[in-house]
Amino acid sequence: MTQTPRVGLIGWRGMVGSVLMDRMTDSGDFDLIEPVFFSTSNAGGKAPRGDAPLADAYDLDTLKSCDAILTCQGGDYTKKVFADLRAQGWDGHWIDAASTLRMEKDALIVLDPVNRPQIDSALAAGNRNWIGGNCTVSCMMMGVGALFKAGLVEWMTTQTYQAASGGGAQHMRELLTQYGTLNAEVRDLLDDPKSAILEIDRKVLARQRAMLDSDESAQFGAVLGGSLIPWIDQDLGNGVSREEWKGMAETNKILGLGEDAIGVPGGEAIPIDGFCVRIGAMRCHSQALTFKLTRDVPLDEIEGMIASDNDWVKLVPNEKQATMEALTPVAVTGTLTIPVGRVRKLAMGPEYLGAFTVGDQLLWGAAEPLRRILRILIEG
Ligand SMILES: NC(=O)C1=CN([C@@H]2O[C@H](COP(=O)(O)OP(=O)(O)OC[C@H]3O[C@@H](n4cnc5c(N)ncnc54)[C@H](OP(=O)(O)O)[C@@H]3O)[C@@H](O)[C@H]2O)C=CC1
Ligand SMILES: N[C@@H](CC(=O)OP(=O)(O)O)C(=O)O
Repeated sequence: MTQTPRVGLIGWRGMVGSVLMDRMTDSGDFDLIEPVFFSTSNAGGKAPRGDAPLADAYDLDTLKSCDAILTCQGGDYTKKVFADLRAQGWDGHWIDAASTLRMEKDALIVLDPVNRPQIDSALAAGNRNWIGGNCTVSCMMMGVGALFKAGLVEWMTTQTYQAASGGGAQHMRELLTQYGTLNAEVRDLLDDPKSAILEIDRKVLARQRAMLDSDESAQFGAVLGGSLIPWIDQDLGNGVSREEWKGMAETNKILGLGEDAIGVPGGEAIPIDGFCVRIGAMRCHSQALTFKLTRDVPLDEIEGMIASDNDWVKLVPNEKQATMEALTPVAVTGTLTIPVGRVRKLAMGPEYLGAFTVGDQLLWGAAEPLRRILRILIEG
């Protein structure tokens, strides 16, 4: 790219975009670019930095004047402008948080601590489309990518515990509102230490059921406060949710395995499957992982590989106190740390390994891989 590339930023005031803006500011990225701020709703309004007014995010001419476009605006926006921009000959770098283009053959899923070699090959081959991965997949790969890189994974199954933020800002609000409503319903009984717990339980359940099919559960379409939802994203019609499908599809694409690999033909895809579940956490996705290893490797070697894989992964000793302190959404939220704990061989045999990991789905799950690919494109 040019010395000080012109970078169009779309979606900067949304939830993912706001986290991205903070990270770009903290990392000094704005010193390296000429930012152009766009809006889908307020063209001409005040931009968050500089004097230039907000540009119209649907104005293809202004978009085309950018060396790179970084969007966190969502898939509908991508569908509206990306194809037209390319059709008009724009060959700048398109960096996108949305899933729309992820599985396209001419797009790379970016997670450079895991797939920097694939990024470098794609860059050399003239790739221009860089897409952030699914949050659950990216956080998982930041934690246990070492095992995949070492060819140690025969298959993996995931059981996820995904935060409300994965649905968006309104979902986070709805979760908290539901919790508040439930608390208010039984506050008097809670204040009385002699009240019967089953009476509290009965009132909570009645209030939860009253929330169903009301505005109080409009975002999730089910009650999440004091409950869980074992389905995330679309129903693919074959018993699999789209979130579950992404686990295998995206992990293998990130690794350059399987038929969707970019450039060099990929090796055989690694089977990955499991269940994705929405729980009442705010913005950290957690996952219990089970691996069938390709061979029996001593536990201390596995722990060493995980711990030394990248600057953000942190091995948590498989002990109660350390787990409760470091392996929870409360501990991880707002940080780039990816703790991996509960690492142990399972009762099924020495090739079966269990682990648990947590990641902030707005940081490594969304904003950070995008910020880092922009930096790679700028600095080479
Ligand atoms: N939420 C997540 O966990 C993840 C999301 N993504 C992707 O990122 C996309 C954006 O997600 P997310 O950031 O959650 O979406 P948001 O709904 O928070 O923001 C999207 C856009 O909505 C517009 N908007 C309208 N009202 C408001 C408001 N009150 N405050 C802020 N923005 C407002 C803004 O556009 P404008 O300024 O132009 O009006 C904003 O850029 C998703 O569609 C998805 O494709 C990817 C990974 C994870
Ligand atoms: N589907 C994720 C959030 C998300 O936006 O995922 P994707 O970027 O793959 O669409 C969740 O609900 O937790």
